[in-house]
Amino acid sequence: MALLPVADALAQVLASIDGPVPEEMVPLAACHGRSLARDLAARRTQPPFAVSAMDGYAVRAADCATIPATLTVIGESAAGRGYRGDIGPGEAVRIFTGAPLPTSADAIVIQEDTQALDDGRVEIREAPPVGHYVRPAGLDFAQGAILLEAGRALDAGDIALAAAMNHASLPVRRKPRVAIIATGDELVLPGEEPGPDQIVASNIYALAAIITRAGGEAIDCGIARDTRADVLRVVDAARASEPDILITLGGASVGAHDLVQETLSGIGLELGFWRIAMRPGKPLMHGKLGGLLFLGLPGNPVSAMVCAILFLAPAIRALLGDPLAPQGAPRHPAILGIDLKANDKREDYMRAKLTPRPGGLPLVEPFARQDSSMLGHLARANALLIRAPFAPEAKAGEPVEYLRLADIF
Ligand SMILES: Nc1nc2c(c(=O)[nH]1)N[C@H]1C(S)=C(S)[C@@H](COP(=O)(O)OP(=O)(O)OC[C@H]3O[C@@H](n4cnc5c(N)ncnc54)[C@H](O)[C@@H]3O)O[C@H]1N2
Ligand code: MOO
Repeated sequence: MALLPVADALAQVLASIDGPVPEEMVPLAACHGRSLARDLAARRTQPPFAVSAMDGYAVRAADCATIPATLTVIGESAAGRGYRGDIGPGEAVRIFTGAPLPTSADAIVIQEDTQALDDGRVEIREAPPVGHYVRPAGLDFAQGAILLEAGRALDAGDIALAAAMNHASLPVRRKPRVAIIATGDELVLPGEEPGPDQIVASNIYALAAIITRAGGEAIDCGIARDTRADVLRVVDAARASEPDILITLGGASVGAHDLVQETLSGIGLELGFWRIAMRPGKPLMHGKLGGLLFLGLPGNPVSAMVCAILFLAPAIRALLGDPLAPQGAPRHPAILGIDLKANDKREDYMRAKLTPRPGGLPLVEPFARQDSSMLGHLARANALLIRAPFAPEAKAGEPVEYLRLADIF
């Protein structure tokens, strides 16, 4: 059976997205992590006027060429309350950090290099070059300059910059809504008492965390039991929540109780692809259900999460207008810590432990057991070691690439 390569699968998922979700205005205090919908221009110049970077005296540098120089202090300039007037020859203004530079002053002498005299004069003991400790108008940015680009996920520094640009609220993309449906007769919710042959559903919560981290909003639609009628019931409820993406967990494989594809086909699913050359995550399904992007993730917890990292998170980023979405999760270089056998036809994402090494690339060591049901290993892992399809056997010390779980989780 020919399996679709991972890169082709990502390209197909992204090609099936119609365009970014609509934008909304959000107050700055709630913008952390949100995606900017439009390029943002500065509403003002910063600093709007020349200011002092230090506490001291504003002077004309030429008056201090010969030191010590004695100047007459004619007033004070404080932040928010500048000195109105000019400085003449032989004059100085007491000044504080952030205060406007008086006209004709062209340098600051820090107060440690001065001595205030009793008669209202000041002795200057260091000759300042022109412009010393002066922040000229526009040092940071000029009005009209585009400082933040559309598609960017706003971090703390971006938010400070947007505030300084005088934006009280920002145009950001609405959070893409992702409806999650778990499937399986064996599942109970955490905290419930599992019956005979039952286990606790874990995927819903992991997926919700990955969705939130990618910038989306997770909608938990509960568990569908393994009947067509129940899958349809939960899918109807999920569609009523008006998601941008619908995901199912489990029921993606070939077993008699794997009903998802068959059931959704009955209500108009246009299947894009099913089964990809990846481990874990082979049975991934993709399609459109009445305009809604559909991803059917495998039930094994690690498989579901790896599919979410590689396909769902980039789909959310694409809906947020992120120009980097097609690149998928960022890959980093490392050095292999152990010998590995040759790989088969599936691109492998191995749970691994990354150890920093002083002065060199980190060492990455995959766990010996890579069963896609094992959450203990996943919690101990901090990396996914990537192995290309048909990679030949590899020796410890060779260069490899990995995904950093802290980037995604
Ligand atoms: N004959 C074959 N069998 C299987 C194949 C195959 O190609 N031929 N593929 C295997 C692979 S690879 C995977 S991955 C799994 C995926 O199976 P499904 O997507 O159909 O998932 P289920 O059978 O429903 O569940 C698999 C496993 O995961 C547990 N599960 C399901 N949902 C959750 C949840 N929300 N939280 C925690 N655990 C969950 C479920 O109990 C099963 O143990 O198929 C292989 N089989
Ligand atoms: O691909 Mo399954 O996802 O090997 O466990």
